[in-house]
Amino acid sequence: MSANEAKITVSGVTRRYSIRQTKDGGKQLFTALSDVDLKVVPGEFLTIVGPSGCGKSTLLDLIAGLAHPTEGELFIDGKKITGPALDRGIVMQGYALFPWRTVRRNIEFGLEIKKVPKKDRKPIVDRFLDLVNLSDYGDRYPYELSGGMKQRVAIARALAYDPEVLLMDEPFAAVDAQTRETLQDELLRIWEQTGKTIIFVTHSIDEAVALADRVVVMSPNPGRVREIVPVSLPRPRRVGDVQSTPDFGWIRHRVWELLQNEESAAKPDVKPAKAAQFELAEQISSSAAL
Ligand SMILES: Nc1ncnc2c1ncn2[C@@H]1O[C@H](COP(=O)(O)OP(=O)(O)OP(=O)(O)O)[C@@H](O)[C@H]1O
Repeated sequence: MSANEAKITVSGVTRRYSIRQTKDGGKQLFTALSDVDLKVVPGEFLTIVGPSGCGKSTLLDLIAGLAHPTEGELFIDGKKITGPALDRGIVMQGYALFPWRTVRRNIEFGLEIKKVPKKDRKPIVDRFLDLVNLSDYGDRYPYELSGGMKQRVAIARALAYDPEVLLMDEPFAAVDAQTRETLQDELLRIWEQTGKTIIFVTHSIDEAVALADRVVVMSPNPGRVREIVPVSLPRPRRVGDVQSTPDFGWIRHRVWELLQNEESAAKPDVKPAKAAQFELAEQISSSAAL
């Protein structure tokens, strides 16, 4: 696949940060991402997992154009990414809604930036309120909503101005397990209806496998792509249904195994403890909110 056929292309990307040394106050270069190559197909649902600090958010920031690579290049539709633009919508953990705007006005925000005439905004906002099942909440303020509702407003806001790519950084990490599954199903439904390309960072292996066409497994020190695991589970999917299938179990185990090996290889002296921690975190994430 050439850079033109791919929706997003990450080519030989390295990202270094200059960090302060606490002892002498001098600066040192820290490599957060090293030589990452990745192609994302149009309309693909790609999830990214990896241990804390392996560069998942850094990669998403680079694709968003919020940061720039030290080496290498990134492309959207074959065009070099030089900064943020309305072709990429971003949904972060913690909602980042405007507290002084109602739900309706939050969703309208991107349309204002895009200079969509006022009379044309209402039907678009209505449609996305409906899509995230919040039609009765348009006039509420964010503080009057639950965490799950706020997250749905954030998704509606990102979708309303019709970006081709949705970049999601642990968007459901702060909600309870039941709401999380509802939001996962809603996201799958919206994705099936809209055909967006989604790149979704998560700490949960279950979530990564249940949602994705492919799971990118990253490894740390320095952050790089360890392996990409295809998820050949049927579509349309519902998270609760798919998670009880044997195929889901096999794929989940493969991703878990890759992450476990990575943890072990990175820190051989703490191998059993780290592996156990990862397993425990997974068990907790399966049964409760992270
Ligand atoms: N602005 C910065 N300056 C210096 N180092 C940074 C900066 N941003 C990130 N890093 C470092 O780069 C590495 C990757 O960070 P990043 O946030 O991308 O990891 P992550 O995989 O998303 O982690 P987590 O799963 O904990 O959110 C970390 O070691 C982090 O400390």
